[in-house]
Amino acid sequence: MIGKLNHVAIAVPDLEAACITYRDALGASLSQRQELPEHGVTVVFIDLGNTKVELLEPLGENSPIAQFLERNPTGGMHHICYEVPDIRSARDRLLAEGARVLGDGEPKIGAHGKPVLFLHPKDFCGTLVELEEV
Ligand SMILES: CC[C@@H](C(=O)O)C(=O)SCCNC(=O)CCNC(=O)[C@H](O)C(C)(C)COP(=O)(O)OP(=O)(O)OC[C@H]1O[C@@H](n2cnc3c(N)ncnc32)[C@H](O)[C@@H]1OP(=O)(O)O
Ligand SMILES: [Co+2]
Repeated sequence: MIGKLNHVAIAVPDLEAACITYRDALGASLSQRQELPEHGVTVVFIDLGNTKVELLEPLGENSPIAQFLERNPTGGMHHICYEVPDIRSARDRLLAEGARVLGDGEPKIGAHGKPVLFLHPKDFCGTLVELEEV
């Protein structure tokens, strides 16, 4: 079912500071900032050629990453995103196997304009998994 690694996401308290670290200390080239109120985050992507890093900070009052940052005040690895060819059939198979799909189970459009879903971290080795239909 899962294909390529689309991105690894790092939640940060200060996106500007994280961008400076990645640009100046690691020589990364950064995308423009993208505010995604429907996801409750602002993101910047770093294209690594074979995959991407997604830097994200909370946006708005009810960001889904706010509590994560309370637990990890300097930031941390937040989720991993795998590509799938058909997100609804992947979802249905996962639900049939008893996995928890977060939210209302309907894919949302993610930062790349593609449908995404999230799977509960407790069902996947303590790791928040995002699926993106590519
Ligand atoms: C930019 C758009 C898109 C893209 O295109 O790439 C995105 O990536 S949007 C990214 C932000 N959106 C999301 O993360 C949506 C899915 N996430 C959620 O719904 C929530 O984060 C969550 C997974 C339900 C957790 O929310 P939280 O408020 O932290 O809930 P709890 O405190 O109840 O946590 C339950 C349990 O899970 C542990 N946890 C939480 N987050 C993570 C994590 N990122 N990785 C691993 N484990 C996590 C948390 O510690 C709790 O565990 P226990 O304390 O042991 O109960
Ligand atoms: Co993501």
